[in-house]
Parts: sequence; C-alpha cells; structure tokens
Amino acid sequence: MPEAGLAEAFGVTEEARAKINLALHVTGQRADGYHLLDMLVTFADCGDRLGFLPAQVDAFTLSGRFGEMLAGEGGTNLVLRARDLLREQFGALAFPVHIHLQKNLPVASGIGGGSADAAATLRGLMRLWGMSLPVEALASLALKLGADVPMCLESRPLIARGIGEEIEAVADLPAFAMVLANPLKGVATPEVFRRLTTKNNAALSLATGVSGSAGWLAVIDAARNDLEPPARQLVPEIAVISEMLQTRGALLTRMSGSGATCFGIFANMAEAQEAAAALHGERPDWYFQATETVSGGM
Ligand SMILES: C[C@](O)(CO)[C@H](O)COP(=O)(O)OP(=O)(O)OC[C@H]1O[C@@H](n2ccc(N)nc2=O)[C@H](O)[C@@H]1O
Ligand SMILES: Nc1ncnc2c1ncn2[C@@H]1O[C@H](COP(=O)(O)OP(=O)(O)OP(=O)(O)O)[C@@H](O)[C@H]1O
Repeated sequence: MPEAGLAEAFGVTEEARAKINLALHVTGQRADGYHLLDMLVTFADCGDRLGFLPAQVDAFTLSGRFGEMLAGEGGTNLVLRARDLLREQFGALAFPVHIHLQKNLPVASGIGGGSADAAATLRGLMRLWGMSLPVEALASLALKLGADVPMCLESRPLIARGIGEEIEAVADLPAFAMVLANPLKGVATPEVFRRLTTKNNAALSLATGVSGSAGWLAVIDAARNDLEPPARQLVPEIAVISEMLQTRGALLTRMSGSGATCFGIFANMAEAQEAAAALHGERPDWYFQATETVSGGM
C-alpha cells in the first residue's frame, strides 16, 4: 500500500524507524544469560509503517517488500504480541482493531524491525484507544516484548545500557547521511551472542563536549560492535558488503545490532543516494537504502 493510501485508509498511522547501533560494546552477562551492553543508538528516517482502524473483530494485514515473509507467523508477530499485552492493561475499553503493517525493513537483520513495529503498535493503539500508561509502566511493558523495544519507543539518538532498558538521550548527536546494506540473509540474535568469546569488554568511552559531525564520527570510529566478529563467522557476506560500502565512498562502515545489516556513513545525502543506486546496480537481489538519521535536537 502506498504511503498516502495508508494515511487515507487508516485514521491513525505510525512510523517504525530502523534502529541503528552506531556502537555496541558487550560489557558483561547477567545471571539469566542476557548480555550487558553499552550502546550508542540512532534511528533512520526509513522504516516500516503501521495503520490502525477500529473494526468489528481484530484483523491484521501485511504489505511491503518483506510482508510476505511474515505472512505465515500468525500470533507470534510482535505487532500482535504488543496489541495483546497492551489490551491486558486496558480491558474492555480496548476495542477490536484492524492493524496494517507495511513491512519495508528486512526481517531478522539487526535494525530492530520487529522491535520498532512493536513500539509503534504501543504508540498507535494508545492513540486509537485514547488511553495512556505512566512512563515507567509503558517502558516495562515494552521490555517484555524485547530488549530493543524500550529504545524504539524513544526513536531518537540515545545511549542504552543494561540490556537496553537504561536509556539516556543524546541531544547533540547530529543527523548522518547513511546507506543501509543487507545481503538478505537473516541472522538469529541468540546464535550471535552464543558465539561471543569475550564478554567483559571495556565500556563505551564518550568524551564530554563532542560536537559536529567530524567530532562524532571520530568517537564512533574509536568504538566497535562486539557482535560483528561472531556475526561475520555466520554470514561471510557481511565482510563483502562492508567492503562494497567502503569502495563506494563511505567514511565509516559498521554492522548494526546482531547483523547482518551494515551501515555506511557518507559525507552528504547526494553521495549516499548515488552509492545506494550504484550498489543496487551491482547486487539487485540485496537490500540497499539511502537514509538520513534523525538528529538529537529533533
Ligand atoms: C543486539 C540488539 O539488537 C542490540 O540493540 C539487542 O540487544 C537485541 O534485542 P532484541 O532483538 O529485542 O532481543 P530479544 O528478543 O530481547 O532477545 C533475543 C535473544 O538474544 C539474546 N540476547 C539479547 C539481548 C541481550 N542483551 N543479550 C542476549 O543474550 C538472548 O539469547 C535472547 O533470548
Ligand atoms: N513485525 C515483525 N517484524 C520482523 N520480525 C518479526 C516481527 N514479528 C516477529 N518477528 C520475528 O522476530 C525475529 C527478529 O526480527 P527483527 O526483524 O526484529 O530482527 P532484528 O532486526 O535482528 O532485531 P534486533 O536488531 O532487535 O536484534 C524474526 O525472526 C521474525 O520472525
């Protein structure tokens, strides 16, 4: 469904922006097996889109380049899990709803598509149902849906610690011109964590007073994604696609989340768009998307 169509057909619409882990350090492990992380995160101005409409009975429909991939998953879709969890809070006042998901982001790709969809569902349904939850209650409900969901509720530049629930906004992170690149091989997050050999790495080092794109680029460049080496073992195409981004002029490339999506930061949007078009020409069967990330002062 085209964007205008979604807005016309559904009274309430929400964007589910792609989450980009600019840096991800694994700093420890909790007793329950979850890993402690220290992350610098931003969000792209591209993503999935959701529409919400009152209905006689609950309904869920899908469209978009990757919609088919989720068609057989029924009630396990994070959108429906988010709806059901929120409904438990509001009871009979949470009337039946038709939710439409335009799935534009690759699935299981390290840019938090499912988490962003779940967060957008929480936001959209609270608007449709005309209800809200206290901030802490909403954050803990989000965390039940996945470690990335609390930060996707924010969808602006932030530092996240713990397993992602300790969130601090980063007001001075600038927007970046970026290309997202994915070889369309899904990566199972637990498998990447399982392959980690070192779990007590140094925390992120963020000097105070960093400013401007060049300053932040240097900070990001000095950091890492500790999940990248184990993900590269699982998906050799990650090395290939990173090199393709560099060859097309990226100033910095890195993998996001547990992969396999890699991002390249470019000097400006014109260069990012040109690179994405050239990369698409090289590998039309892969995913390349030029995008501008949101700035902290949005
Ligand atoms: C890698 C990140 O994408 C970084 O933003 C997230 O930490 C993963 O977030 P997510 O996809 O929402 O992850 P969840 O659905 O909560 O967890 C999936 C699985 O990944 C592993 N997992 C996840 C997060 C974490 N901090 N430590 C882990 O070990 C666990 O085996 C967990 O069962
Ligand atoms: N709405 C949804 N969109 C994408 N995946 C979903 C959705 N609902 C359930 N899933 C399931 O969740 C799993 C993870 O998908 P998702 O796209 O969120 O991964 P990811 O981008 O690697 O996330 P993260 O960066 O948070 O690790 C997939 O295996 C998929 O089957």
